[in-house]
Amino acid sequence: MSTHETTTRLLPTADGARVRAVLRELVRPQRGTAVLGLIALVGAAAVSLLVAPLLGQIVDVVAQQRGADAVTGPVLGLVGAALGQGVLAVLGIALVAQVGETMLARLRERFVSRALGLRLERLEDAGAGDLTSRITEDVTVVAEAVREAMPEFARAALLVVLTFVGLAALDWRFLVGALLAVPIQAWTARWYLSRSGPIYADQRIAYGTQQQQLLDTAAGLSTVRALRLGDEHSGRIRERAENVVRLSLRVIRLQTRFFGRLNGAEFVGVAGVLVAGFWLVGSGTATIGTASAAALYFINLFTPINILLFQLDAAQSALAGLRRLVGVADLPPEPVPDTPERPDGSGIGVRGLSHSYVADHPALRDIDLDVEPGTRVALVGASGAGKTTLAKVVAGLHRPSSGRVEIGGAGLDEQGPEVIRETVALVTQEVHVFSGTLAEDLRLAAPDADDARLHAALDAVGAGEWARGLPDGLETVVGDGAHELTVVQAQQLALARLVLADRPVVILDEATAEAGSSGARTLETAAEAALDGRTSLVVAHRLTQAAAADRIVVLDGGGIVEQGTHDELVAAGGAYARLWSAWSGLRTPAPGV
Ligand SMILES: Nc1ncnc2c1ncn2[C@@H]1O[C@H](COP(=O)(O)OP(=O)(O)OP(=O)(O)O)[C@@H](O)[C@H]1O
Repeated sequence: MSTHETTTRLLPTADGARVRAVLRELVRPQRGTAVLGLIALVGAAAVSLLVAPLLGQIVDVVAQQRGADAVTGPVLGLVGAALGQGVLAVLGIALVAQVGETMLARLRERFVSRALGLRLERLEDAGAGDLTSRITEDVTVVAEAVREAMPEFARAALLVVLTFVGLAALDWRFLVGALLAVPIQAWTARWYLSRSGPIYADQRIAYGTQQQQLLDTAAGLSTVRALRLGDEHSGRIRERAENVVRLSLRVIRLQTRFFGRLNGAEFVGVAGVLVAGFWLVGSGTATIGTASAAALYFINLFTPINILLFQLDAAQSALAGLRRLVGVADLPPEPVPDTPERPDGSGIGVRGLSHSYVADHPALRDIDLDVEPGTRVALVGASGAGKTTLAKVVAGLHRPSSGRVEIGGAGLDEQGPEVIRETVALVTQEVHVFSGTLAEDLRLAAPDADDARLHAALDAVGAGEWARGLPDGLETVVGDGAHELTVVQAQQLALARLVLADRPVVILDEATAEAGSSGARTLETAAEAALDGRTSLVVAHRLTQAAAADRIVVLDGGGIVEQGTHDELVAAGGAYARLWSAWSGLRTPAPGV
């Protein structure tokens, strides 16, 4: 895949001007703290500048062979300067970091809220890897810059500026000597920045595509194995990893050359200050102590200048990350109707609906379907027939390529996402146990529910017994790295959330097939309870689910080929009857169906 194709699929990246505007906007509410922090840092830098002249005074005392008492004053001054600088620097760094952290938190909130509002198509287009690398790597790089680089950068910049002022105060000729280094440093910085920016941007993109490839291959592992695509996928992973390594090596080579040039600049500056000192002391214009102070000033500049220039590096990398975060945070929100229509009842109507993920390969074609309020329709069909797609389009997750979906007589577009969420609940095949306590997991669906309601929901889906048996009951921490739930328990939890959410319309596409036959029966009973009294569209992964529905719709190749009750369809002897007889022949007879 060419770089061009890769970038056009990725989520957007903001330009530098937009990033600056967003930063200004984020810093505005904390202007007071930022100014205080800056004042403390200026104070710290100013106090630290006292050290070199005080040392110069000590040199003069020694050179002029004055008594030991003459050293007391400068030494006390040095102690005071060290303490004052320490206190002010800590205060300044803490305040600047606080401003940075708050800005980052706001940006992250904006990013997450936009990312959650992204339409599924947009996310699938970009690939989950792009989004995850932004929320993991980019956020980390920016957070490190905010925590470390930004306060250090501010401190070093102030120290450099004030040291130049101090040099000029000693004698302007020291400043001239020191300034000889500046053109080399400025040129080095320009040279470096013009090269490092694009490399860092490429590096971030390379991380994103590498992550995407790993996710793709891991998610489709069984298909990769079945179709013997292992070599091709290993090749793709290798290609992406090599790209990441190649870019990392380019960064290291660039940094080595960068620091080599900076060392050259330091050499020129030190030579300039020493020559000026030699000349001024020789002509009697300055004392040895003053010349020593000037040389110390300049040598003390090495560290802040290196920090400054090296942090440019972190700043570049953070800027590349920020551009990708702001790019997502700036995505226009999904259009919401000004006055959302509210559904009148819970009937589902699907009119002339077609949907294609890829042009000219319709996943659904010309579907017309009605689900009467309070009834259950089961979708049946072979793998790839379009069941999940229809379920997601009806739930408002995909916008159909053409046609219309209505709930309670109002179109989904006219209702907008808020109203749809109030009416429709969806359980997909990707059941997720959110990390946290069992109670928190359940309250995602009903934040105000008390413990009694949570227990009632768990009881309704047959999960009450195991939930009460958990070490800390509802307060047991579940999910990754904590108390792991079985597949069946995780799905019961999803169904309990459905009961708590208490929406009039339910779309159910849970994977009972993965639960084994006894697990599947438990889940079917649980689903029965969760769907009771609601209008529902159920993707029937097992035909027993279909048999229990009020009506069955058989899909094939994205179109409806048959519909009716179980008995009608079995009697008709068509596609459903064939599926049913194959299914009944395979399964162990279960009581009741
Ligand atoms: N995100 C996607 N991008 C591209 N094509 C897709 C996507 N999701 C599904 N498809 C294709 O759309 C068609 C319908 O898929 P869908 O998942 O809706 O079928 P299904 O009947 O639910 O299958 P299953 O029972 O295996 O889940 C298939 O050809 C599938 O390959």
